[in-house]
Amino acid sequence: MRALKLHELSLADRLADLAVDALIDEADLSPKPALVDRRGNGAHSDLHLGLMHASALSLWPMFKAMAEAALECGEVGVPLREALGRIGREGEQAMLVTTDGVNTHRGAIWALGLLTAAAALEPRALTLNAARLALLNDRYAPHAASHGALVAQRYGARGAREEAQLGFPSVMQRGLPQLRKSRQQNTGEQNARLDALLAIMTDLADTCVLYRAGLEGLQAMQLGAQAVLDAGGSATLAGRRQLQALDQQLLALNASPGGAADLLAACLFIDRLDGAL
Ligand SMILES: CC(C)(COP(=O)(O)OP(=O)(O)OC[C@H]1O[C@@H](n2cnc3c(N)ncnc32)[C@H](O[C@H]2O[C@H](COP(=O)(O)OP(=O)(O)OP(=O)(O)O)[C@@H](O)[C@H]2O)[C@@H]1O)[C@@H](O)C(=O)NCCC(=O)NCCS
Ligand SMILES: Nc1ncnc2[nH]cnc12
Repeated sequence: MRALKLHELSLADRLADLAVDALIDEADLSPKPALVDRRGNGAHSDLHLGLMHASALSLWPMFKAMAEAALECGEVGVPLREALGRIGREGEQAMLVTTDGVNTHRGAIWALGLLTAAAALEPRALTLNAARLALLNDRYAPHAASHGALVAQRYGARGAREEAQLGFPSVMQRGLPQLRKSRQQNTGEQNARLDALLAIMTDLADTCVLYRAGLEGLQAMQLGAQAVLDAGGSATLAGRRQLQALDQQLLALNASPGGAADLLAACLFIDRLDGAL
């Protein structure tokens, strides 16, 4: 009898799966303050959960292409940085076609793109190589007047670029340790993920929040997230009350922590990488 030939997934396939899974898990996680989740649209009139899912799935070929580019280049350097920039811009176009022009995952393309490429190079040097890639100049990057650039100018805020260049401190020093601590306390996986998101929010200069709601919004996000964790986290009644208050406060300010959401996806990606490769 002929042996059944099993279809083996390549490393690039598996990394793209992990990246998209992380985006879908982030979108589904509920209740997230002022963000799109299973309950609704948060502070967004143009987003909904189905669109977040469709957007995440549209990025699968892009993540695969980024991992393949890393495997082909074999090292951190300008050729890989510029290949990622080109693939990222094409991915962004595919996302905008899928969402009919709505920016769902720009920050995630950046953070998870760098991490996917770095994971293909050497998982043990993940954030170091992602940071080294982020520090390199891409000659072809357009100098667009982005929201991030605008609030960097207005408030001197460090945004998505700097977060990556520093090796994702919000993920490595806040989100990931909190995710694992909450799991150890048997909070349940969804509460542990919510706690990780909140830990990221306690310290992040989220340029989406700054753009929409200024320093008042950023302070409300950071202090409110800390208050949930101080009250015992998402798994406790007191923590849930604080979480509900944070949701209401951010909605009233029209402040959506989209950057923190992207970094939660990065956190889930890194968490899963350990056992997956
Ligand atoms: C180098 C880039 C990261 C560009 O960065 P820059 O800050 O100049 O540009 P932005 O367009 O503002 O994009 C940054 C996105 O990163 C997320 N983010 C925000 N703060 C942080 C932070 N502190 N750390 C990490 N990540 C952060 C955030 O993404 C989420 O929010 C998006 C919606 O945001 P926004 O545009 O403000 O809101 P809109 O809905 O469009 O408008 P309003 O409704 O408010 O009116 C959402 O998509 C989330 O993903 C920031 O948006 C890099 O992005 C870049 O150069 N890209 C070009 C392509 C490329 O070269 N890619 C390389 C691939 S490796
Ligand atoms: N769940 C979410 N809601 C709104 N903006 C986002 N950007 C990334 N994830 C998001």
